[in-house]
Amino acid sequence: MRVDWDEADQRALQQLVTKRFAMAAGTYGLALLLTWITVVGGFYQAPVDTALLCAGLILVSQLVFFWIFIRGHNLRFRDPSLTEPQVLVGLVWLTYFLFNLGSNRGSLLVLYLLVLMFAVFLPPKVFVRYAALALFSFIGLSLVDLQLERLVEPQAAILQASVLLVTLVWMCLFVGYVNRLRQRMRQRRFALQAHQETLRGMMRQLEDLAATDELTGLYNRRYFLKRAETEVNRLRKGHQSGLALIDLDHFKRVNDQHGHATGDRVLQSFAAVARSCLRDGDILARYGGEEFVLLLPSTDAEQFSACCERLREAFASAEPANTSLPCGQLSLSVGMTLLDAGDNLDESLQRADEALYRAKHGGRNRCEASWVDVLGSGAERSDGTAG
Ligand SMILES: Nc1nc2c(ncn2[C@@H]2O[C@H](COP(=O)(O)OP(=O)(O)OP(=O)(O)O)[C@@H](O)[C@H]2O)c(=O)[nH]1
Repeated sequence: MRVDWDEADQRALQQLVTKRFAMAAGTYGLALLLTWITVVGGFYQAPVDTALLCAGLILVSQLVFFWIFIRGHNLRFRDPSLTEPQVLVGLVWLTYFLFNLGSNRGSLLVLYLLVLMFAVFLPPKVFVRYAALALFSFIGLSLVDLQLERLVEPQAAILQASVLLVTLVWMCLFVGYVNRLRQRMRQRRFALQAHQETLRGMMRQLEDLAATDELTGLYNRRYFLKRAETEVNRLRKGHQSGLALIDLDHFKRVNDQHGHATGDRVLQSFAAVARSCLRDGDILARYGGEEFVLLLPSTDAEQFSACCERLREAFASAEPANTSLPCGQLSLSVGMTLLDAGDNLDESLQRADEALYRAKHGGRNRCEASWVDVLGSGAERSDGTAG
Protein backbone atom coordinates (compact mmCIF):
# COMPACT_ATOMS: atom_id res chain seq x y z
CA MET A 1 0.00 0.00 0.00
CA ARG A 2 1.38 3.39 -1.00
CA VAL A 3 1.59 6.03 1.71
CA ASP A 4 2.35 9.73 1.03
CA TRP A 5 4.78 11.38 3.47
CA ASP A 6 5.83 14.98 3.50
CA GLU A 7 9.52 15.60 2.86
CA ALA A 8 10.70 16.33 6.43
CA ASP A 9 8.77 13.33 7.81
CA GLN A 10 10.23 11.23 5.05
CA ARG A 11 13.81 12.17 5.90
CA ALA A 12 13.34 11.57 9.64
CA LEU A 13 11.61 8.28 8.97
CA GLN A 14 14.26 7.12 6.52
CA GLN A 15 16.97 7.85 9.10
CA LEU A 16 15.11 5.83 11.69
CA VAL A 17 14.40 2.82 9.49
CA THR A 18 17.94 2.82 8.12
CA LYS A 19 19.22 2.64 11.70
CA ARG A 20 16.89 -0.29 12.34
CA PHE A 21 18.11 -1.96 9.18
CA ALA A 22 21.72 -1.50 10.34
CA MET A 23 20.77 -3.15 13.65
CA ALA A 24 19.17 -6.09 11.85
CA ALA A 25 22.16 -6.45 9.50
CA GLY A 26 24.51 -6.32 12.52
CA THR A 27 22.47 -9.06 14.21
CA TYR A 28 22.77 -11.21 11.09
CA GLY A 29 26.51 -10.66 11.21
CA LEU A 30 26.63 -11.98 14.80
CA ALA A 31 24.36 -14.90 13.88
CA LEU A 32 26.66 -15.82 11.00
CA LEU A 33 29.59 -15.69 13.42
CA LEU A 34 27.70 -18.16 15.60
CA THR A 35 27.13 -20.38 12.58
CA TRP A 36 30.85 -20.57 11.97
CA ILE A 37 31.57 -21.19 15.66
CA THR A 38 29.23 -24.19 15.49
CA VAL A 39 30.96 -25.33 12.28
CA VAL A 40 34.47 -24.98 13.76
CA GLY A 41 33.32 -26.49 17.09
CA GLY A 42 31.97 -29.55 15.30
CA PHE A 43 28.31 -28.98 16.29
CA TYR A 44 27.15 -28.37 12.74
CA GLN A 45 25.78 -31.70 11.49
CA ALA A 46 25.43 -30.89 7.78
CA PRO A 47 28.07 -30.40 5.07
CA VAL A 48 29.97 -27.11 5.35
CA ASP A 49 28.67 -26.22 1.86
CA THR A 50 25.20 -25.70 3.37
CA ALA A 51 26.62 -23.22 5.92
CA LEU A 52 28.40 -21.38 3.09
CA LEU A 53 25.23 -21.35 0.98
CA CYS A 54 23.22 -20.09 3.95
CA ALA A 55 25.72 -17.29 4.68
CA GLY A 56 25.66 -16.31 1.00
CA LEU A 57 21.84 -16.19 0.91
CA ILE A 58 21.73 -14.07 4.05
CA LEU A 59 24.25 -11.67 2.55
CA VAL A 60 22.21 -11.41 -0.67
CA SER A 61 18.96 -10.87 1.24
CA GLN A 62 20.53 -8.02 3.25
CA LEU A 63 21.97 -6.44 0.11
CA VAL A 64 18.48 -6.52 -1.43
CA PHE A 65 17.03 -4.85 1.69
CA PHE A 66 19.85 -2.30 1.63
CA TRP A 67 19.08 -1.47 -2.02
CA ILE A 68 15.38 -1.07 -1.19
CA PHE A 69 16.19 1.34 1.66
CA ILE A 70 18.74 3.35 -0.31
CA ARG A 71 16.36 3.80 -3.25
CA GLY A 72 13.53 4.71 -0.87
CA HIS A 73 11.26 1.96 -2.22
CA ASN A 74 10.44 1.01 1.39
CA LEU A 75 8.40 4.22 1.71
CA ARG A 76 5.77 2.74 -0.59
CA PHE A 77 4.79 0.30 2.13
CA ARG A 78 2.59 0.77 5.16
CA ASP A 79 5.54 -0.30 7.36
CA PRO A 80 8.58 1.42 5.78
CA SER A 81 10.99 -0.41 8.08
CA LEU A 82 9.95 -3.67 6.36
CA THR A 83 9.94 -5.45 9.71
CA GLU A 84 7.72 -8.31 8.62
CA PRO A 85 9.82 -9.43 5.62
CA GLN A 86 12.99 -9.07 7.73
CA VAL A 87 11.52 -11.18 10.55
CA LEU A 88 10.31 -13.76 8.05
CA VAL A 89 13.79 -14.05 6.48
CA GLY A 90 15.27 -14.34 9.99
CA LEU A 91 12.88 -17.11 11.07
CA VAL A 92 13.40 -19.14 7.88
CA TRP A 93 17.19 -18.83 8.12
CA LEU A 94 17.22 -19.69 11.83
CA THR A 95 15.01 -22.75 11.37
CA TYR A 96 17.30 -24.05 8.61
CA PHE A 97 20.37 -23.38 10.76
CA LEU A 98 18.84 -25.16 13.79
CA PHE A 99 17.82 -28.06 11.57
CA ASN A 100 21.47 -28.54 10.68
CA LEU A 101 22.49 -28.48 14.34
CA GLY A 102 20.51 -31.65 15.13
CA SER A 103 20.35 -32.45 18.84
CA ASN A 104 22.61 -29.45 19.64
CA ARG A 105 19.93 -26.96 18.70
CA GLY A 106 18.50 -26.53 22.24
CA SER A 107 21.22 -24.13 23.36
CA LEU A 108 20.55 -21.82 20.38
CA LEU A 109 16.78 -21.75 20.89
CA VAL A 110 17.14 -18.23 22.30
CA LEU A 111 17.89 -16.97 18.78
CA TYR A 112 14.16 -17.18 18.00
CA LEU A 113 13.59 -14.57 20.69
CA LEU A 114 16.33 -12.42 19.22
CA VAL A 115 14.61 -12.45 15.81
CA LEU A 116 11.21 -11.76 17.38
CA MET A 117 12.61 -8.80 19.33
CA PHE A 118 12.56 -6.89 16.03
CA ALA A 119 8.80 -7.50 15.83
CA VAL A 120 7.81 -6.15 19.27
CA PHE A 121 6.55 -2.89 17.77
CA LEU A 122 4.31 -4.63 15.25
CA PRO A 123 0.59 -4.87 16.08
CA PRO A 124 0.06 -7.61 18.72
CA LYS A 125 -1.96 -9.77 16.30
CA VAL A 126 0.88 -9.76 13.78
CA PHE A 127 3.41 -10.51 16.51
CA VAL A 128 1.35 -13.51 17.69
CA ARG A 129 1.40 -14.79 14.10
CA TYR A 130 5.21 -14.70 13.95
CA ALA A 131 5.55 -16.13 17.47
CA ALA A 132 3.33 -19.07 16.40
CA LEU A 133 5.44 -19.48 13.24
CA ALA A 134 8.60 -19.66 15.39
CA LEU A 135 7.05 -22.23 17.75
CA PHE A 136 5.67 -24.46 14.99
CA SER A 137 8.94 -24.22 13.06
CA PHE A 138 10.84 -25.44 16.11
CA ILE A 139 8.31 -28.23 16.84
CA GLY A 140 8.42 -29.10 13.12
CA LEU A 141 12.20 -29.60 13.35
CA SER A 142 11.75 -32.21 16.11
CA LEU A 143 8.97 -33.91 14.11
CA VAL A 144 11.20 -34.07 11.02
CA ASP A 145 13.99 -35.51 13.21
CA LEU A 146 11.48 -38.05 14.52
CA GLN A 147 10.49 -38.94 10.96
CA LEU A 148 14.14 -39.31 9.98
CA GLU A 149 14.71 -41.37 13.14
CA ARG A 150 17.44 -39.06 14.38
CA LEU A 151 15.60 -37.65 17.41
CA VAL A 152 18.03 -38.69 20.15
CA GLU A 153 16.27 -37.25 23.25
CA PRO A 154 12.49 -36.79 22.73
CA GLN A 155 12.01 -35.54 26.35
CA ALA A 156 14.64 -32.84 25.84
CA ALA A 157 12.88 -31.77 22.62
CA ILE A 158 9.53 -31.56 24.49
CA LEU A 159 11.15 -29.53 27.27
CA GLN A 160 12.76 -27.16 24.75
CA ALA A 161 9.44 -26.67 22.91
CA SER A 162 7.70 -26.00 26.26
CA VAL A 163 10.32 -23.43 27.25
CA LEU A 164 9.89 -21.75 23.87
CA LEU A 165 6.09 -21.82 24.26
CA VAL A 166 6.16 -20.22 27.73
CA THR A 167 8.67 -17.58 26.64
CA LEU A 168 6.67 -16.74 23.53
CA VAL A 169 3.40 -16.45 25.49
CA TRP A 170 5.14 -14.06 27.87
CA MET A 171 6.50 -12.07 24.92
CA CYS A 172 3.00 -11.86 23.36
CA LEU A 173 1.64 -10.43 26.62
CA PHE A 174 4.55 -8.01 26.79
CA VAL A 175 3.94 -6.87 23.19
CA GLY A 176 0.25 -6.24 24.04
CA TYR A 177 1.35 -4.10 26.98
CA VAL A 178 3.90 -2.18 24.87
CA ASN A 179 1.24 -1.58 22.24
CA ARG A 180 -1.26 -0.18 24.76
CA LEU A 181 1.48 2.03 26.17
CA ARG A 182 2.33 3.35 22.69
CA GLN A 183 -1.33 4.06 21.95
CA ARG A 184 -1.67 6.01 25.18
CA MET A 185 1.48 7.98 24.37
CA ARG A 186 0.19 8.70 20.86
CA GLN A 187 -3.11 9.97 22.29
CA ARG A 188 -1.21 12.18 24.72
CA ARG A 189 0.93 13.50 21.88
CA PHE A 190 -2.18 14.37 19.85
CA ALA A 191 -3.75 16.06 22.89
CA LEU A 192 -0.51 17.98 23.43
CA GLN A 193 -0.41 19.05 19.78
CA ALA A 194 -4.04 20.22 20.04
CA HIS A 195 -3.17 22.22 23.18
CA GLN A 196 -0.15 23.72 21.45
CA GLU A 197 -2.33 24.72 18.48
CA THR A 198 -4.84 26.37 20.85
CA LEU A 199 -2.03 28.17 22.66
CA ARG A 200 -0.57 29.36 19.37
CA GLY A 201 -4.01 30.67 18.35
CA MET A 202 -4.36 32.45 21.68
CA MET A 203 -0.87 33.91 21.31
CA ARG A 204 -1.81 35.21 17.86
CA GLN A 205 -5.00 36.74 19.30
CA LEU A 206 -3.02 38.32 22.12
CA GLU A 207 -0.46 39.71 19.67
CA ASP A 208 -3.30 41.15 17.56
CA LEU A 209 -4.89 42.65 20.64
CA ALA A 210 -1.59 44.11 21.81
CA ALA A 211 -1.06 45.69 18.37
CA THR A 212 -4.58 47.03 17.82
CA ASP A 213 -6.36 50.19 18.88
CA GLU A 214 -9.65 49.06 20.37
CA LEU A 215 -11.82 51.91 19.09
CA THR A 216 -10.72 52.14 15.47
CA GLY A 217 -9.29 48.68 14.86
CA LEU A 218 -6.15 50.34 13.46
CA TYR A 219 -2.67 49.55 14.75
CA ASN A 220 -1.77 51.29 18.00
CA ARG A 221 1.16 53.61 18.63
CA ARG A 222 3.35 50.94 20.28
CA TYR A 223 3.02 48.56 17.35
CA PHE A 224 3.51 51.36 14.83
CA LEU A 225 6.76 52.53 16.39
CA LYS A 226 8.13 48.97 16.41
CA ARG A 227 7.07 48.30 12.85
CA ALA A 228 8.21 51.71 11.58
CA GLU A 229 11.64 51.18 13.18
CA THR A 230 11.95 47.90 11.25
CA GLU A 231 10.86 49.58 8.01
CA VAL A 232 13.37 52.40 8.49
CA ASN A 233 16.19 49.94 9.15
CA ARG A 234 15.18 47.96 6.07
CA LEU A 235 15.23 51.01 3.83
CA ARG A 236 17.91 50.70 1.13
CA LYS A 237 19.98 53.59 -0.23
CA GLY A 238 18.15 55.43 -3.01
CA HIS A 239 14.73 54.34 -1.73
CA GLN A 240 12.27 56.43 0.26
CA SER A 241 9.23 55.91 2.48
CA GLY A 242 6.59 58.44 3.38
CA LEU A 243 5.72 59.32 6.96
CA ALA A 244 2.69 61.46 7.84
CA LEU A 245 1.03 62.69 11.00
CA ILE A 246 -2.70 63.17 10.49
CA ASP A 247 -4.80 65.19 12.92
CA LEU A 248 -8.58 65.67 12.76
CA ASP A 249 -9.50 69.35 12.76
CA HIS A 250 -11.48 70.94 15.58
CA PHE A 251 -12.23 67.55 17.02
CA LYS A 252 -12.80 69.00 20.46
CA ARG A 253 -15.68 70.95 18.95
CA VAL A 254 -17.23 67.73 17.60
CA ASN A 255 -17.04 66.23 21.06
CA ASP A 256 -18.37 69.34 22.77
CA GLN A 257 -21.26 69.93 20.34
CA HIS A 258 -22.31 66.38 19.51
CA GLY A 259 -21.08 64.33 22.40
CA HIS A 260 -18.19 61.96 23.02
CA ALA A 261 -19.99 59.00 21.40
CA THR A 262 -20.31 60.92 18.14
CA GLY A 263 -16.63 61.85 18.42
CA ASP A 264 -15.83 58.13 18.72
CA ARG A 265 -17.86 57.36 15.60
CA VAL A 266 -16.00 60.08 13.71
CA LEU A 267 -12.72 58.43 14.68
CA GLN A 268 -14.07 55.09 13.44
CA SER A 269 -15.27 56.76 10.30
CA PHE A 270 -11.77 58.13 9.66
CA ALA A 271 -10.36 54.60 10.08
CA ALA A 272 -12.85 53.21 7.54
CA VAL A 273 -12.17 55.98 5.02
CA ALA A 274 -8.41 55.62 5.42
CA ARG A 275 -8.58 51.84 4.97
CA SER A 276 -10.43 52.27 1.70
CA CYS A 277 -7.85 54.81 0.45
CA LEU A 278 -4.71 52.87 1.37
CA ARG A 279 -3.03 49.73 0.05
CA ASP A 280 -2.27 46.55 2.00
CA GLY A 281 1.39 47.33 2.68
CA ASP A 282 0.67 50.84 4.02
CA ILE A 283 0.85 51.13 7.79
CA LEU A 284 -1.72 53.33 9.49
CA ALA A 285 -1.99 53.61 13.27
CA ARG A 286 -3.79 55.67 15.85
CA TYR A 287 -1.01 57.74 17.35
CA GLY A 288 -3.14 59.02 20.24
CA GLY A 289 -6.45 60.88 20.70
CA GLU A 290 -7.52 62.21 17.34
CA GLU A 291 -4.05 61.93 15.82
CA PHE A 292 -3.00 59.22 13.38
CA VAL A 293 0.28 58.24 11.78
CA LEU A 294 0.85 56.81 8.34
CA LEU A 295 3.89 55.06 6.86
CA LEU A 296 3.92 54.43 3.15
CA PRO A 297 6.81 52.15 2.14
CA SER A 298 8.60 52.64 -1.19
CA THR A 299 7.23 55.95 -2.33
CA ASP A 300 8.41 59.38 -3.43
CA ALA A 301 7.34 62.95 -2.69
CA GLU A 302 4.85 63.11 -5.55
CA GLN A 303 3.13 59.77 -4.88
CA PHE A 304 3.06 60.33 -1.15
CA SER A 305 1.56 63.83 -1.46
CA ALA A 306 -1.09 62.45 -3.84
CA CYS A 307 -1.95 59.68 -1.39
CA CYS A 308 -2.32 62.05 1.58
CA GLU A 309 -4.33 64.47 -0.50
CA ARG A 310 -6.65 61.68 -1.59
CA LEU A 311 -7.15 60.71 2.04
CA ARG A 312 -7.85 64.32 3.07
CA GLU A 313 -10.45 64.75 0.35
CA ALA A 314 -12.10 61.40 1.06
CA PHE A 315 -12.48 62.23 4.75
CA ALA A 316 -13.79 65.73 4.06
CA SER A 317 -16.55 64.31 1.89
CA ALA A 318 -17.32 61.32 4.12
CA GLU A 319 -20.56 61.21 6.07
CA PRO A 320 -19.90 59.35 9.34
CA ALA A 321 -22.57 56.70 9.94
CA ASN A 322 -24.88 57.07 12.99
CA THR A 323 -23.95 60.70 13.59
CA SER A 324 -25.89 63.88 13.12
CA LEU A 325 -22.82 65.49 11.59
CA PRO A 326 -23.38 66.93 8.15
CA CYS A 327 -20.58 66.18 5.74
CA GLY A 328 -18.45 69.24 5.22
CA GLN A 329 -17.96 69.69 8.96
CA LEU A 330 -15.16 67.19 9.01
CA SER A 331 -11.62 67.80 7.90
CA LEU A 332 -8.10 66.79 8.73
CA SER A 333 -4.62 68.22 8.49
CA VAL A 334 -1.54 66.29 7.45
CA GLY A 335 2.15 66.82 8.11
CA MET A 336 4.30 64.82 5.67
CA THR A 337 7.93 63.92 5.54
CA LEU A 338 10.11 61.46 3.64
CA LEU A 339 12.33 58.80 5.15
CA ASP A 340 15.69 57.97 3.59
CA ALA A 341 18.04 55.11 4.41
CA GLY A 342 19.79 55.80 7.73
CA ASP A 343 17.14 58.29 8.94
CA ASN A 344 16.24 58.45 12.61
CA LEU A 345 12.56 57.71 13.27
CA ASP A 346 12.18 60.21 16.15
CA GLU A 347 13.71 63.01 14.08
CA SER A 348 11.48 62.09 11.13
CA LEU A 349 8.39 62.17 13.35
CA GLN A 350 9.56 65.58 14.58
CA ARG A 351 9.78 66.80 10.96
CA ALA A 352 6.26 65.49 10.25
CA ASP A 353 5.00 67.18 13.42
CA GLU A 354 6.47 70.50 12.36
CA ALA A 355 4.78 70.17 8.97
CA LEU A 356 1.50 69.33 10.74
CA TYR A 357 1.90 72.42 12.88
CA ARG A 358 2.21 74.49 9.72
CA ALA A 359 -0.89 72.82 8.25
CA LYS A 360 -2.88 73.69 11.37
CA HIS A 361 -1.62 77.21 11.47
CA GLY A 362 -2.10 77.65 7.75
CA GLY A 363 -5.84 77.19 8.17
CA ARG A 364 -6.29 73.40 8.61
CA ASN A 365 -7.83 71.00 6.08
CA ARG A 366 -4.57 70.75 4.19
CA CYS A 367 -1.40 68.70 3.69
CA GLU A 368 1.98 70.26 4.37
CA ALA A 369 5.31 68.67 3.49
CA SER A 370 8.53 68.97 5.46
CA TRP A 371 10.52 69.01 2.22
CA VAL A 372 8.86 72.27 1.07
CA ASP A 373 10.68 75.49 1.80
CA VAL A 374 8.65 77.16 4.55
CA LEU A 375 9.37 80.63 3.24
CA GLY A 376 9.04 79.55 -0.40
CA SER A 377 6.14 79.89 -2.77
CA GLY A 378 4.14 77.08 -1.17
CA ALA A 379 3.64 75.51 -4.57
CA GLU A 380 3.60 72.05 -3.03
CA ARG A 381 1.15 72.90 -0.35
CA SER A 382 -2.32 71.57 -0.96
CA ASP A 383 -5.51 72.52 0.79
CA GLY A 384 -9.19 72.16 0.53
CA THR A 385 -9.90 75.70 -0.50
CA ALA A 386 -7.51 77.04 -3.11
CA GLY A 387 -3.79 76.59 -3.95
N1 LIG B 1 -14.58 61.06 21.32
C1 LIG B 1 -13.30 60.95 21.59
N2 LIG B 1 -12.56 62.04 21.80
C2 LIG B 1 -11.26 61.95 22.04
C3 LIG B 1 -10.63 60.68 22.11
N3 LIG B 1 -9.31 60.91 22.38
C4 LIG B 1 -9.13 62.22 22.47
N4 LIG B 1 -10.30 62.87 22.25
C5 LIG B 1 -10.59 64.29 22.26
O1 LIG B 1 -10.00 64.91 21.14
C6 LIG B 1 -9.91 66.29 21.42
C7 LIG B 1 -8.63 66.84 20.88
O2 LIG B 1 -8.73 68.23 21.01
P1 LIG B 1 -7.56 69.20 20.68
O3 LIG B 1 -6.25 68.54 20.97
O4 LIG B 1 -7.84 70.50 21.37
O5 LIG B 1 -7.60 69.38 19.14
P2 LIG B 1 -8.75 69.83 18.15
O6 LIG B 1 -9.98 70.24 18.84
O7 LIG B 1 -8.90 68.70 17.17
O8 LIG B 1 -8.12 71.05 17.47
P3 LIG B 1 -7.06 71.08 16.33
O9 LIG B 1 -6.30 69.79 16.39
O10 LIG B 1 -6.19 72.26 16.64
O11 LIG B 1 -7.79 71.21 15.06
C8 LIG B 1 -10.04 66.44 22.95
O12 LIG B 1 -11.26 67.04 23.26
C9 LIG B 1 -10.01 65.00 23.45
O13 LIG B 1 -10.84 64.84 24.59
C10 LIG B 1 -11.43 59.52 21.92
O14 LIG B 1 -10.97 58.40 21.96
N5 LIG B 1 -12.75 59.71 21.65
